[in-house]
Amino acid sequence: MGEVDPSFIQPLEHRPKPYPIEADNIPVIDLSPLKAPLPPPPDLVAEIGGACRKWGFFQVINHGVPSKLRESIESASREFFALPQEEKLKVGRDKGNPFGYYDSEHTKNVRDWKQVFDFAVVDPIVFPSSHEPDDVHLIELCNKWPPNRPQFREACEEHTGEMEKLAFKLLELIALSLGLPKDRLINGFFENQTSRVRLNYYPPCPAPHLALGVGRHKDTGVLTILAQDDVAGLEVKRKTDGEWILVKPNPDAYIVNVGDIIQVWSNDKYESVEHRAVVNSEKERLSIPYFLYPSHYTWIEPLEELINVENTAKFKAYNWGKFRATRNRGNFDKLDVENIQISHFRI
Ligand SMILES: O=C(O)CCC(=O)C(=O)O
Ligand SMILES: [Fe+2]
Repeated sequence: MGEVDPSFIQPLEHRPKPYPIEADNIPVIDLSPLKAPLPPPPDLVAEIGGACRKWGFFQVINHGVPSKLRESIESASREFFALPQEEKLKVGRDKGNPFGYYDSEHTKNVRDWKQVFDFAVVDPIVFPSSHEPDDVHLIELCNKWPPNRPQFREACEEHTGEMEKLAFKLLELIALSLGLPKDRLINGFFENQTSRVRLNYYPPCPAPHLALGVGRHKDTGVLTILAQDDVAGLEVKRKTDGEWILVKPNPDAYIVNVGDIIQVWSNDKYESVEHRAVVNSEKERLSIPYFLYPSHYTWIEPLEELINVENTAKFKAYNWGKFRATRNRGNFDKLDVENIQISHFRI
């Protein structure tokens, strides 16, 4: 096996296993009952609730997203990442703006073997100008689309529109599964949403036993919907035994996971689960997560309907915009301290 720069090398305990366990039991949920103009059937709601509780992850099929749109964003992404580095750097991310192309992201202070292109769903988004808690200044952040590539932008935007529709359908099901009215997790949170989409490109890696495409992490938002291509790589930490489980690619399925915000809203009922991406020495891999994020001024705290004297709030309220601004800073600089986590707000 070849060598990689030491910045990519994972500590021993976080290196991938040579023979990953491939799970066939990450729930695959059929959303076709949602096509009927009727309330969702209780067994579908129960299936979603069970998957959120047991895995924090599930896959959806018959989700209503046209496969043509998924194919278009995948091929547009491949074309983009195949451009010469100098072209990609024309839309490079910088300290002031987290959107665009970037190839040096660190997760848990180890460099990821990947290139990314990020864009906001609402353009421009309004965001705190700094992570400093007392700084009330806001800035507008604009997407950086590659010049003269209208098809790339169009493919990204069309697919994202479908992701948003699917995300709201899933939020209704999740609310119902928590015994809440179906719009409880939607109303009031997304008027100025800060959601974003990432195109993850993992080139073949000469040392896949030492490096990771994305190091272990939990997603910070409300929920994530991910399209992965036909090369396996996503691993989910199984709650029952802590084993890393490889999610087998299924071109008809999107992979959904609950993020930290649902963990806090549900007061730990639905945990946000750790996951990572492994790489391989032969094939490149592409994945496209859509991260559903609320408005920057949202205070995240356990929902009052879900707490009581026996089940008191397990988290203090935190401000979403400041949380994200702190996280973005950590992604850019290799920090010596642990990045901000919801555990820092645990009561
Ligand atoms: O590539 C993958 O399958 C996972 C990517 C991921 O977890 C992320 O970008 O947050
Ligand atoms: Fe993730």
